[in-house]
Amino acid sequence: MDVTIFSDTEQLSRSAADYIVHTAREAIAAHGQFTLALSGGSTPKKLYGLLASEPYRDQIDWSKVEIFWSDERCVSPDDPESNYRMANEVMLSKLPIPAEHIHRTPADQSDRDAASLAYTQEMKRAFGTDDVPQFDLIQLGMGPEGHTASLFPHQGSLREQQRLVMPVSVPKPPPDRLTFTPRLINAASHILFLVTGAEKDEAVAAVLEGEQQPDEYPAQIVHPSRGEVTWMLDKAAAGKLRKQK
Ligand SMILES: O=C1O[C@H](COP(=O)(O)O)[C@@H](O)[C@H](O)[C@H]1O
Repeated sequence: MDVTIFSDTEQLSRSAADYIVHTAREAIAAHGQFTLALSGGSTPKKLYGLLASEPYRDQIDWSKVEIFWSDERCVSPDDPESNYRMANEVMLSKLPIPAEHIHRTPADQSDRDAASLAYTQEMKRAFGTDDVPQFDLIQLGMGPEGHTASLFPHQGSLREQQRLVMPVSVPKPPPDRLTFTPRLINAASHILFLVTGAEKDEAVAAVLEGEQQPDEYPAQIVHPSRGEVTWMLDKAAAGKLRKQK
């Protein structure tokens, strides 16, 4: 696991953009596509803006990129709470990605089980596999209580063994969401956590330096079997780490 602390969100976001460019180029050279799952929340907004601007935008062959979301709120895609909406406004609408490569989570469907299954099938089609898709990169955030994607403390989703995407009801509004499960996240080749803000400093210290309690701190459940995990923190989020790397 690699952990880097940055002075501010600007520096963190630039480093994250470099990391994504590098991972994308490597994936496209190796197997002709780059499969990327985005997070929601506010932390990646700066990063998404950078990826849509020079010098980053011209460093990736966007025609080969397939975009998914690691979690989505069950709202319409034009709702201010929609993870898709933020990424689309700030980044996707400005990049030459074929529309059929932008796999919006169908979280606005009323049957959430059917929506989770449909998203899983769409993913398998895009990856050309009937097995667990192995994302080139899943970018994640973390909440102040240690949740990641929409995997929240003490919820059954943490113990899900079969499904790859599932509906959840969580204690943070909006409550109804669809989320990647640990099974899908842990199949990825690369995981990139972006975490900023002093309100997350205790969770960061507990996840990275505390004992293993993934039921308490779901971000600890992220251990890809064949992949690598990178954490990018700002100074405030890293404030309670014993080791200031
Ligand atoms: O609810 C969510 O929260 C986390 C963290 O969001 P942030 O605003 O603190 O960056 C996010 O990673 C997740 O995708 C989102 O749905």
